[in-house]
Amino acid sequence: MVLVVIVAGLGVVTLLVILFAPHIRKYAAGGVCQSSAVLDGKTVLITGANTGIGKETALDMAMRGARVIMACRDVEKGEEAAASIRAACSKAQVEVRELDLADTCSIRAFAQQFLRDVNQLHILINNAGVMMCPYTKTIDGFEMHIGVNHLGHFLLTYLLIGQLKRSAPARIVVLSSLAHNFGWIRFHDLHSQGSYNSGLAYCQSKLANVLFTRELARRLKDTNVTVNSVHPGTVNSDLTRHSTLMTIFFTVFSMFLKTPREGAQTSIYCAVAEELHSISGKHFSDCAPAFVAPQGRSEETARRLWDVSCELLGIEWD
Ligand SMILES: NC(=O)c1ccc[n+]([C@@H]2O[C@H](COP(=O)([O-])OP(=O)(O)OC[C@H]3O[C@@H](n4cnc5c(N)ncnc54)[C@H](OP(=O)(O)O)[C@@H]3O)[C@@H](O)[C@H]2O)c1
Repeated sequence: MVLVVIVAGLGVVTLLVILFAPHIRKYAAGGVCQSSAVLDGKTVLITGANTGIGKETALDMAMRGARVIMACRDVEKGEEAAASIRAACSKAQVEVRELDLADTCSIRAFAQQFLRDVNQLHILINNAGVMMCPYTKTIDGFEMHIGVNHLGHFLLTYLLIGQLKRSAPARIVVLSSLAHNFGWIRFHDLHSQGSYNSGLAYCQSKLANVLFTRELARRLKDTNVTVNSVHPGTVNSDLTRHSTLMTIFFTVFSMFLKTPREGAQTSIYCAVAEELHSISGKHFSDCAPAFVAPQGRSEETARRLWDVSCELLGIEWD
């Protein structure tokens, strides 16, 4: 009897999903960037551009005419992605450069070479990220989530900020997440040495992205360089690779998730939409302003995180 009820229930659910599939897909896809902005003569730098949201963002920027620099930790994977972008868009000006955000020497070497070879930078998209890794540390001894998702991009932005200011109007887009709502900054144990939970470590790093965006926007006032953070939606990408449970969940519910192309829309919107030209320090999702958790709005936490980040990276950034 129980088995019959379960089978019948599953049948009804399957039927409903099939019937409503087009509506589910339309809802899951979220907002679309409507801007037809052309980026001829502009330079865009995207971290983690070899796959997922970063790759789709790179394709869109290339189609708009920008010179796109794809900063990837695995150059071979980056070249494969660049080749597929060139195949999709014959006029694409894309190039791959090596950047490992888990290694401050790599970040410094990347920035040094970039500043030597590239005269201008109009759009920086801090896209790369890791989620729910087992406990590991970066080369410099930072916990991997806070190290790659926050500190790596903090250092990269610091090294390139002069170039962005000289190229203004310029924009910075920071990939955060809805997950910032569930995070808090554990100043007493930023690197989770006392206790480690991979989910919370991810949430902490995504909250750090929001706080960094707000504090940087405050410091960039009157420079014509803006910075906004993004929740791309729940996107079926490689991000879940470290968690079997999340991979199963994402596979089973893939119909309810965004494709990477759909997930790239809010990054693209923040990078090019004309109406955002003077908007800074805000958080967006589905190409619209999004809710920021109270802990993401604390100016005191943002300033403290800024100081701690500078100290950890051995830099002075006023
Ligand atoms: N997918 C979602 O549902 C979702 C939701 C909210 C926020 N986000 C955010 O969106 C961003 C993009 O995620 P995605 O879904 O496109 O994930 P993805 O497909 O896994 O792409 C992540 C990218 O980051 C790169 N990366 C990881 N560690 C790096 C390092 N140490 N140095 C340089 N690059 C590194 C990866 O390179 P490899 O390929 O070499 O590993 C890859 O190119 C992330 O910041 C993520 O937190 C995603």
